Amino acid sequence: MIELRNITLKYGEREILKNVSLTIKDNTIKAILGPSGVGKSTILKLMLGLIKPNSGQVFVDGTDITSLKEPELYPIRRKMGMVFQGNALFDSMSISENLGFFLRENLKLPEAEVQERVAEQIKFSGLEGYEDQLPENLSGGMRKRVAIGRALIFKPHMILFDEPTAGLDPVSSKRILHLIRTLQQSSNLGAVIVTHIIDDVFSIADHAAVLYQGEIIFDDETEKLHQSEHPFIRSILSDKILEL
Ligand SMILES: Nc1ncnc2c1ncn2[C@@H]1O[C@H](COP(=O)(O)OP(=O)(O)OP(=O)(O)O)[C@@H](O)[C@H]1O
Repeated sequence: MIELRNITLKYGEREILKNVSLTIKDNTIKAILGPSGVGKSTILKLMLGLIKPNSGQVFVDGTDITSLKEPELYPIRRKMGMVFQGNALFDSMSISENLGFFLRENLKLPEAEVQERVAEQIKFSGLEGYEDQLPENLSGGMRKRVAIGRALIFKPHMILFDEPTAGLDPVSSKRILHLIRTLQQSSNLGAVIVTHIIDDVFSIADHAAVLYQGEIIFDDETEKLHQSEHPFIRSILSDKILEL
């Protein structure tokens, strides 16, 4: 479980998050919805301990990570798989090498186990036949599936997605959302999805939080968004546009 408790975060003088509290339970998919630049990626960075809040605390499975030093954060980060918006694949490595990289470099697992875990992810992500290709030879949707496979390879409890369908065509988007749902159900994973695409929230998230002008203005079951009377939520439900 991840909990943000009364988080305030500033970049310079600009207050990005104002007293934000959020909980992400295991075994559920929670979307964090908000317009571009509102601070969604910042929330993911806080969860990973990549940045520290000005005030408030972040708990991961009950441990307050805000006061932890960098080496103490490594085991915490390993509980969470991160899928970056741009995938962050290594361009000069094959798909198999990308998948196995952190197992070899960080965990120093025996080669046989690396190969076994890579093969498992290749199969799960539907990438059979592409093991030796470079990322540039794959479609956007396939690259996203490699990034998901790489995040899963540590067998995390929770997986964090930054705009998982941004830039993908509708068919690839649907496939990625289906993959996220399948892995959450088959592995009992918790998932956090930050997005500005409201249709994705309704198609996949059990719970949703809406971030607007630095504050959480909604945090409940996704379907309850329809009952919200907040003007911003009413406008995104009618226009489906999150730019302001
Ligand atoms: N290191 C930084 N220093 C200063 N400002 C930053 C920094 N990182 C992000 N910002 C600013 O903070 C705001 C929130 O950024 P963040 O990336 O969290 O937004 P976002 O909701 O994920 O938006 P997007 O979907 O466009 O990435 C933005 O205005 C951004 O320009």
